[in-house]
Amino acid sequence: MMEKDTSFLFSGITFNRKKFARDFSRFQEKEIDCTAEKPGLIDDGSSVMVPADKKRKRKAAVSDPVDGFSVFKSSKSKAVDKVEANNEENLLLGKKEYHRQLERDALFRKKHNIHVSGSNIPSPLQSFAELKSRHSCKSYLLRNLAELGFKEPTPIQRQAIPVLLSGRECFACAPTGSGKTFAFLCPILMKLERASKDGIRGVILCPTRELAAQTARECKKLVKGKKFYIKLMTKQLAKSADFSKQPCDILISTPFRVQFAVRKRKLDLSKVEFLVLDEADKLFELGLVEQVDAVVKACSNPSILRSLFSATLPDTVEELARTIMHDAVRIIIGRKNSASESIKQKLVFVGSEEGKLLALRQSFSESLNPPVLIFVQNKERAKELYNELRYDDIRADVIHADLPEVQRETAVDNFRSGKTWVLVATDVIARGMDFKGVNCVINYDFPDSMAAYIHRIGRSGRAGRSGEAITLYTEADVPYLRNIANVMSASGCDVPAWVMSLAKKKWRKHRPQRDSISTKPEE
Ligand SMILES: Nc1ncnc2c1ncn2[C@@H]1O[C@H](COP(=O)(O)OP(=O)(O)OP(=O)(O)O)[C@@H](O)[C@H]1O
Repeated sequence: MMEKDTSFLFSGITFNRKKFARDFSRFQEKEIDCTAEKPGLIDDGSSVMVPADKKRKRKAAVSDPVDGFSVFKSSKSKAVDKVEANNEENLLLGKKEYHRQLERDALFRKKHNIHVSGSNIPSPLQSFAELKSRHSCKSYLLRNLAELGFKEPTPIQRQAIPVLLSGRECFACAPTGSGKTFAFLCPILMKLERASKDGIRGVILCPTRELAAQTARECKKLVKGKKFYIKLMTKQLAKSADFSKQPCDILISTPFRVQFAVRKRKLDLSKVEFLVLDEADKLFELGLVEQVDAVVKACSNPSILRSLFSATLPDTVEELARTIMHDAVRIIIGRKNSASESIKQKLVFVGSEEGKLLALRQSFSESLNPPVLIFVQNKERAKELYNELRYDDIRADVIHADLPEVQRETAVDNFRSGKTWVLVATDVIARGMDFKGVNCVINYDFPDSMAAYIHRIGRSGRAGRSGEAITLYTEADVPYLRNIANVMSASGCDVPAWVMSLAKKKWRKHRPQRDSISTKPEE
């Protein structure tokens, strides 16, 4: 007799349920799973009594999944199809809108002379209001902007600000006096949001102390009413301050002083999130590049955002920049390495060194329209020319690298405030300095490079104002005239035809030996 609960197949086999309880339970689970997955296999002709409605339900339950599956499948597939169709439509619309936006951006950039290269470049700013609507700019910054009288972003600000805010690195070339300073300060301030005591988060490197001081001053104007720690690295700070003990959000300095403090282990730059190299091509020149390199290395935060700004960006600097930057956006306003179009540029032949002083005095006696900035080749010549002019009836002063820091500061302040009418200078203030309303720049000595020419004359004609630049030249300078003539004609100034027909000469630090400026016998 067959045991009641054993099938024919298992006859003669005694299954030890106790011993194989675990396996058995697994087997049971599997069985249940199987039926659940394959409901069609359930035998509905069971002899177990099932009430009619339950039977129906059961039938339904049995068939439901099958039907349900197909029904669900068909209804799901319709829904899925619809969603997919919608997605496709949206994608298409999205793509169309995306392309429309690209077209709008391209037109807008064309209108503002903005040239960009790189992938996925954020749209340029239409207005400062977009800083709030698109980028949630805090109201203190907008208030300070309005107080400074900034109504519309300049072209470099329109493009560089959204690029940096989107977390992209960039190198930018825009004319002198076109608002590059705010283009890099604004995104840093917006990203930092509030002051912190967790270490330095932004570093701005400038080639000279004067420019660093000016940038710090501009930055402080922008954070007015907000507690941010903006520090200008002075000689004293570099020597003695322990930055781990004092809060500093943004540090503005020459590379030399930062490098010095880092070496003295007084400065930890490992948390820096933003590094700006202002006047980048100057910073990459021999003598400075080693210090910049040390600072770049000390800023070891892997997510650091670096940016380079200048009015002149030679290809060699771009190449170098690319080696330290990741997926950077290149922004050029107008033509690369060109002078500001609001400056009227002139070339004046003076024959000899003697002729220069005569021409200068004559022009001052006919019409002196201060403030006037005069550039000479080196500090000795700056001293000589100043000594000639100081007894003339004009308020003149001088600035060069031999002067102590305080005297340099005073010279800049007096010129800024109008106390000084004529400032004799070396190239130490040729870059970045923003003296509002300089009416005329005189290149007493021919500049030693195209970049020097563009930056020197760029001290006038700033922020849309008009200005004048006069370049005196002697026989010794004639071979290099054509280079300046090219810059002049590119920015719409008249150049005599004979100058344009001169051969181009490679311009490498043209600093000829010149006769002394002094007319007084040596003591
Ligand atoms: N959006 C703006 N509207 C009006 N004025 C502005 C605006 N942005 C900046 N300025 C002003 O323009 C002047 C020149 O700006 P800035 O010094 O930043 O020029 P820059 O491009 O850095 O020049 P450089 O190449 O000589 O360093 C400053 O006086 C600044 O206050």
